[in-house]
Amino acid sequence: MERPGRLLLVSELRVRNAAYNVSLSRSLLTWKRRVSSPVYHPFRPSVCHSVSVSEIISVREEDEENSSRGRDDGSWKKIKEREGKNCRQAFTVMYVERCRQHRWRCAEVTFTCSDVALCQRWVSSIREQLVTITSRPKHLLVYINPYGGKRQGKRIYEQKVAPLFAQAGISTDVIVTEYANHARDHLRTEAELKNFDGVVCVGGDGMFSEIIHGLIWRTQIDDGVDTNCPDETLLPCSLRIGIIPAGSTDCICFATVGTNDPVTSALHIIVGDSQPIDVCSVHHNNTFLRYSVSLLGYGFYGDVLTDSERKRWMGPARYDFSGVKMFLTHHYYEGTVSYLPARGIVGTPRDATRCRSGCVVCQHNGQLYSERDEQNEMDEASDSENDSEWRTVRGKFLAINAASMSCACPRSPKGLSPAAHLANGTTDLILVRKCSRFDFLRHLLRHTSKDDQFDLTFVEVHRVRRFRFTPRHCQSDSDLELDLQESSKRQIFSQICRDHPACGCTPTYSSWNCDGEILTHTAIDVRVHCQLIKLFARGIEEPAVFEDVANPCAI
Ligand SMILES: CCCCCCCCCCCCC/C=C/[C@@H](O)[C@H](COP(=O)(O)O)NC(=O)CCCCCCCCCCCCCCC
Ligand SMILES: Nc1ncnc2c1ncn2[C@@H]1O[C@H](COP(=O)(O)OP(=O)(O)O)[C@@H](O)[C@H]1O
Ligand SMILES: [Ca+2]
Repeated sequence: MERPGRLLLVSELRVRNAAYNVSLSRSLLTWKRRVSSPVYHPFRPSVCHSVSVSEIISVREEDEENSSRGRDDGSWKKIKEREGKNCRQAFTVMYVERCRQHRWRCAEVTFTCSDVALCQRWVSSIREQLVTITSRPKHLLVYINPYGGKRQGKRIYEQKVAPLFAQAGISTDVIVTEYANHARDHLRTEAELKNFDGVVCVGGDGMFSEIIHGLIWRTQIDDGVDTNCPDETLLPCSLRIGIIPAGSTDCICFATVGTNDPVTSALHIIVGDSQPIDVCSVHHNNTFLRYSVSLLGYGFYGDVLTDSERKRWMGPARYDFSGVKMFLTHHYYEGTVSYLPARGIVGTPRDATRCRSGCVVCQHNGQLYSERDEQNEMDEASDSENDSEWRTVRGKFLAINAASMSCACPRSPKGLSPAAHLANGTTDLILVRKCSRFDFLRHLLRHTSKDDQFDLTFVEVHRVRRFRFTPRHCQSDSDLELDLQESSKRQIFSQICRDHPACGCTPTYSSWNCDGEILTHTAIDVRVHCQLIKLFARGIEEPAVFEDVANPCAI
């Protein structure tokens, strides 16, 4: 908590019929109960509260009718009766309150003043402070996917989010999508982006993916960047994106906020938070395929997604069903992974430290990469990503996963790569080699416990800037000594095998799961673009530690 700084306003006001010393500085609103007796009372409720101005949602003057209704009803009427003709006024401050497990709620406190002028002075002083926070959005473009998750997107937005935006004075243009890629295409061609301070996505990871594809495309096209060239430096998007979780996994929301809760996300948007995020570009033979911010998974997660798409009617439970089914099929895939290890950065995928709000690792590495990008543009010969640094791994894999963020979600609260960073310019490449079903189950189970899922002989993890994958059948014949007969037989049977877990053979190809969308190509070239987009989030907050020194009430 910040220190209060110079006080702008100090008054004695009443809250629920008790006297409080209330003060406002540029950073804090504090109300401290006036204690008539100096005797310590262990059972009296907390006597000092303070709220950071940056977390005040709004302030409103109460009319007589309002204040005699809400939470203070009895006290207001009593005051009126007691004071007779002496006219009193009240104002209500709405602010962010932290609850368990990173949830935020909107709390209210009503202050009663001795006269109208004082009340108005308080309201205008608080409003003046709120106006100085330039990072808050005023006008937002909202896209709702009505078919994501449990098909509750529209209801969630209308009931939980829209009223909060209205209270915070945010105006919105709302589009309920009518078909897949509606939001992406609207952003690419129609949306008047200059009219908005941000874009809000109501849906799951797939819907978020549509939004970033629209926004990134638009930003590059406006500047003439060739997105088919994997070596191009992409331009960061200026508009921030807010995610209201209403999908099936909602891993991007969970990994950036710490919870999947629409009200919490709406409050992060209202207070104008900003969290940069790395984006991977995925290419095939110099053709752009897709962007990814969370998981790029081949093998297990690709197969789970492919299988689950046919079971959308099951809702979010489709992933568990297909997860068990694909665990039982136990397919492995042959291929070659080459990667460019991240150099000169802070942190490894096996660290005990986690990416949290205000992460210094992300700040350090972000700075490093923006300097390197500038340097590379000036002097091509200084390209740090030269061929000699590439490393190659060949083998049979149950899963190849690239986690650009932790991929934490309710199924796995620590995620696929617990030490991954949101904005460090790298992705964690996890290779799970062919092993027994029992060992794979041990690996999977460790995603849900404190045990290290990488501490197994058949698992390796590398923090990388770039990687490529080539499935076995795509490699040159001499390289492979390909058994053609076996290969074609496998291709014919691959779909049959996928659908019949009891069948012992393994298909040749899996598919890539790219943030919940299936990729059309298996051979891919992936590059991380450091901090290409920004979210209305602040990263997961560390749980507050009670400290008297930091508490202005104790000063
Ligand atoms: C035995 C328990 C094992 C639990 C292992 C859980 C690991 C979960 C890691 C999930 C990472 C998710 C990364 C995010 C992906 C999303 O972008 C993407 C799209 O999200 P959207 O639908 O909101 O648009 N979601 C997904 O691809 C879903 C992945 C879900 C994987 C679930 C896997 C369940 C595995 C169950 C194995 C059970 C074995 C039991 C044997 C008796
Ligand atoms: N109106 C719509 N009708 C059908 N599909 C849509 C619509 N709007 C978006 N989509 C698509 O729905 C898919 C899943 O959306 P998402 O919000 O991620 O839900 P879920 O988490 O359940 O997968 C995405 O691929 C998205 O492109
Ligand atoms: Ca990252």
